[in-house]
Amino acid sequence: MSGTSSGLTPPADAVAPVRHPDAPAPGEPLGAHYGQCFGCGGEQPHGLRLEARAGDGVSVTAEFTVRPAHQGAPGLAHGGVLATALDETLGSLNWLLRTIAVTGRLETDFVRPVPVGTVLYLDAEVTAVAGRKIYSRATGRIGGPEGPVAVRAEALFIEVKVDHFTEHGRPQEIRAAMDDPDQLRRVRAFEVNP
Ligand SMILES: CCCCCCCCCCCCCCCC(=O)SCCNC(=O)CCNC(=O)[C@H](O)C(C)(C)COP(=O)(O)OP(=O)(O)OC[C@H]1O[C@@H](n2cnc3c(N)ncnc32)[C@H](O)[C@@H]1OP(=O)(O)O
Repeated sequence: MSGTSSGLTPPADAVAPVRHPDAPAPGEPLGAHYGQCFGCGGEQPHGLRLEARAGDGVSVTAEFTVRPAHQGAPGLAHGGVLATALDETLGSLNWLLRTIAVTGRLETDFVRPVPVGTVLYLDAEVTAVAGRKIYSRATGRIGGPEGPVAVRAEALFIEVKVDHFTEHGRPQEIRAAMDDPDQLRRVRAFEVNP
């Protein structure tokens, strides 16, 4: 049984998403948005280290290898970790819109158990945009990019300003991010090209 709750249905005035002209080309890796990100960063020992690539239009593909640190039941991925993989993949779509956005709502279907050692092949696309609201969906398959569906999600992301992070984030991490020239370059790219 699966369905979409009303908060995930685009309003009548929603429009099709527009890929930003400076978005990475299809096939190009997106890279981590933050080294300490549990979803995509390379500096988190037990993080997912999810690697996303730009697709056509406003879509991405990504891969995540389930490691022993990601277990819930013996030998199986934790559902929350799989939801994180979906959330991270959906979040990476915002690079193609050149919009800073955070997850407001994430609705997940767990269809098949995902064993440790499995590569989860994810794909995601933005389906509609209405003002600050970005509607998207993602699918995770096992056994190959065309394999059976293991998880899927629909999401609503809400566009925010950089202030969202600087006002709410713990000061020591914000300071470190502000001192990192790469981090600042990425954020400025969003601010200059909204
Ligand atoms: C130096 C620093 C560098 C930083 C560099 C950062 C780089 C880029 C990092 C990106 C990172 C991504 C990582 C992966 C994705 C996450 O994991 S993000 C983390 C998880 N998400 C959060 O923490 C968000 C927490 N929630 C919030 O902060 C606030 O609720 C939000 C989402 C910003 C919305 O608050 P708001 O701005 O006051 O907006 P609000 O008026 O409430 O809602 C706007 C509209 O959305 C609708 N809405 C809001 N929430 C919902 C909901 N849950 N369901 C349905 N509708 C909703 C409202 O009904 C409203 O609709 P309209 O009335 O316009 O039709």
